[in-house]
Amino acid sequence: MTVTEPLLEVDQLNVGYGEGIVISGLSFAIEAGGSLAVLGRNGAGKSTLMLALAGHLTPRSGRIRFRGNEIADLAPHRRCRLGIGWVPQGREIFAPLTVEENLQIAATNGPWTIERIFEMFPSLKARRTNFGDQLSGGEQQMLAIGRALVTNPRLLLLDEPLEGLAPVVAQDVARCITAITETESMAVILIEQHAGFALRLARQAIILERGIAVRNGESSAIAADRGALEQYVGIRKPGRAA
Ligand SMILES: Nc1ncnc2c1ncn2[C@@H]1O[C@H](COP(=O)(O)OP(=O)(O)OP(=O)(O)O)[C@@H](O)[C@H]1O
Repeated sequence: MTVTEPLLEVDQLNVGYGEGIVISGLSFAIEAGGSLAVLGRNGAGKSTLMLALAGHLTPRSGRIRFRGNEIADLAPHRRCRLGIGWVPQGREIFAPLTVEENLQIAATNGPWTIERIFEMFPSLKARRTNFGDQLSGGEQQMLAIGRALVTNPRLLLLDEPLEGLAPVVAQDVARCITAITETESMAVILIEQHAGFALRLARQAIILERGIAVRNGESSAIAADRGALEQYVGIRKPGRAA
């Protein structure tokens, strides 16, 4: 029997800032094409985990293996080249560049082309010559997602993609993220305050509480664990999609 290695394997990860530890002893794995929701209250350590996976924070200890490579000490651009696409919480669009230029500087050969991003987000196409700081919050989020997709990643990291969006725009972005995860073979890790959306989207889920995984398993089991959602995520019942 052939045992296939997971796409991403995180083992006993410890991450912090200065002297303080934020993520403690975190371990999980994702298969190619898998999906993971990371839930938890504000300050639980969700973004810190994403920063460590994307390469913007070096772990204090522990292993991060991606496609067979140990990447814990690898710079962000080298992780990107290996196939990790990152949609940061603040979107971090390049303001002096146009929509098209933001995509062009990230684009690599592969199924995700700039034209395909424009098909998925027609409003971006209409604004292809607008500068990054001339876009609405929703358009910036679409551009941040598009910019990560045109790197043709094997793993897409999405840090609160619906945050701060008007409900109708959030629905649009949520629909596109759902379509991407359903039709593509790329794996996704999603941080989202909209726990209902995250749990429906992802097959696996982790709940973080002060940097420790207090739940780690199938999303369906975690969605049914109302006690844990109330205690650690602060919701009485999973809401519908944003
Ligand atoms: N640059 C930093 N320097 C020092 N401490 C930080 C820094 N960024 C975050 N922290 C601390 O790390 C802890 C986890 O923060 P993090 O942003 O990872 O949480 P989160 O779960 O993503 O929360 P939120 O939903 O509010 O973004 C918090 O106590 C926060 O104050």
